[in-house]
Amino acid sequence: MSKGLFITATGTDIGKTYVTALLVKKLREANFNAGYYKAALSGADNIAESDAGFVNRIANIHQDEQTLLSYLYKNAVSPHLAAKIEGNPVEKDTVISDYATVQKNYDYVTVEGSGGIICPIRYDDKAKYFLTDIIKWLHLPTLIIADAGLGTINSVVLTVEYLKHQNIKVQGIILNNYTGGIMQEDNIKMIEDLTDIPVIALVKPNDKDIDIDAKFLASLYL
Ligand SMILES: Nc1ncnc2c1ncn2[C@@H]1O[C@H](COP(=O)(O)OP(=O)(O)OP(=O)(O)O)[C@@H](O)[C@H]1O
Ligand SMILES: C[C@H](N)[C@H](N)CCCCCC(=O)O
Ligand SMILES: [Mg+2]
Repeated sequence: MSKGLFITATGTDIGKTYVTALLVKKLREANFNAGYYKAALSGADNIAESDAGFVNRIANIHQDEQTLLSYLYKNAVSPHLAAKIEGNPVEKDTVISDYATVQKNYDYVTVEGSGGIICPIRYDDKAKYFLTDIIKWLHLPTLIIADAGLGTINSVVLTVEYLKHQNIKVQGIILNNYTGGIMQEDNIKMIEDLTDIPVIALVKPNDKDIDIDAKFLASLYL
């Protein structure tokens, strides 16, 4: 049976797509049949130039483009606002059935979120959906991507507390753009102490591989 893991972050542009590409690549190089899915993507003209196209290329998935995501909006704003501008708001049934299609073809599906954990996905008279609704519809545990630098203690603890409040499982934290030094080393310790969630990997600027055991990584998918 196919398993999944939802990649969220402390905000937009933190590196969800960059790190997801390395994670899926790691799984595939260890012969795990790993694929990708993103429900709502905003700020791209086409799939190839989007987050989904990037992960498909870097991780060598060769996944059918149409199955990588459900909604593509051109405007680089939150999906709820993009849908107000462009139409085509997110439908729950579409997300659930598109994810099931990816699950049919891949044993380990990495699902990328949009923005940070409180990203509105649809906000109109008919429905109000947030990222956390998607996580719950798909019954996924999460992995948090955060910046390694100054300010990350606050952002990570707030994100973890919100996820706990929503009864969503957090499997680990990955710090991105890690360059070392006393402050960034202390960030790791403080984040682990304050959240009780392990920092499972560090990604440096321009890293082409992620230092994590593929079997351990696969064990985080539920
Ligand atoms: N470790 C890294 N080394 C080099 N470039 C990076 C690294 N992490 C992120 N980037 C770059 O920073 C930018 C933002 O990263 P990314 O697109 O992965 O963010 P995101 O969290 O997926 O954003 P969104 O909320 O739009 O999905 C991209 O141009 C990406 O290539
Ligand atoms: C367009 C951008 N790159 C993201 N995909 C969407 C970010 C939405 C953030 C919403 C917010 O928290 O204010
Ligand atoms: Mg992204």
